[in-house]
Amino acid sequence: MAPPLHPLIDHGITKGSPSFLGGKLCCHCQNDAVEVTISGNVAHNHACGCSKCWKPKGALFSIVAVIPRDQLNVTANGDKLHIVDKGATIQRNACKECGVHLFGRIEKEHAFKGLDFVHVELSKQQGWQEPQFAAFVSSIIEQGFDPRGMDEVRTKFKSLGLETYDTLSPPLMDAIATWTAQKAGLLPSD
Ligand SMILES: N[C@@H](CCC(=O)N[C@@H](CSCO)C(=O)NCC(=O)O)C(=O)O
Ligand SMILES: [Zn+2]
Ligand SMILES: [Zn+2]
Repeated sequence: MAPPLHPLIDHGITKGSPSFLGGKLCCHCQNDAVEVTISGNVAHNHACGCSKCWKPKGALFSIVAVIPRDQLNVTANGDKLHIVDKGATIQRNACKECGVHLFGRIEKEHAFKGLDFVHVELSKQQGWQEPQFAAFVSSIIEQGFDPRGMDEVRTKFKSLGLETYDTLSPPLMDAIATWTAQKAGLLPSD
């Protein structure tokens, strides 16, 4: 039996809707939940095995996507948010009470500045873009996963139609490298 990866993908992937216009994300607090409203569908949704992204209890992977930061607003109980690690590239804004990450924002100069990282499982709405690939897969070993189980993990992702990478997908790695070359003056800026 392959280990549970994440509840959103373990029993097959539900496709999103191209006409979906967004919705609300809520933390897990029973009372005074933090609410974030997103106007639009997310992009680059993926499973992430890194140690920093928020994942539900028992899951090996998080499911995380991006949305332009001007399409995200905190609409309730924002006073409960705190930044988990101010030194990280992605400043993850989490609920102080339940620990759920509502959004991760990049403030420093970076290829992905302007995009916020979000977990669509925090929404009741249907239609969010489905996961497209699995990233930082080998990183689960750093959190104590037995390396002998890695074949099973990668095979399970592939059976779900998701390619696996140990960093990000080639288009995202290319975007980061292009940005770096542009900064160095080695490629023209768009
Ligand atoms: N092995 C490390 C990897 C951590 C890492 O680099 N995470 C990525 C992906 S997060 C969503 O895709 C990243 O961009 N991190 C920047 C940041 O977290 O600020 C580990 O597992 O910790
Ligand atoms: Zn909460
Ligand atoms: Zn991650």
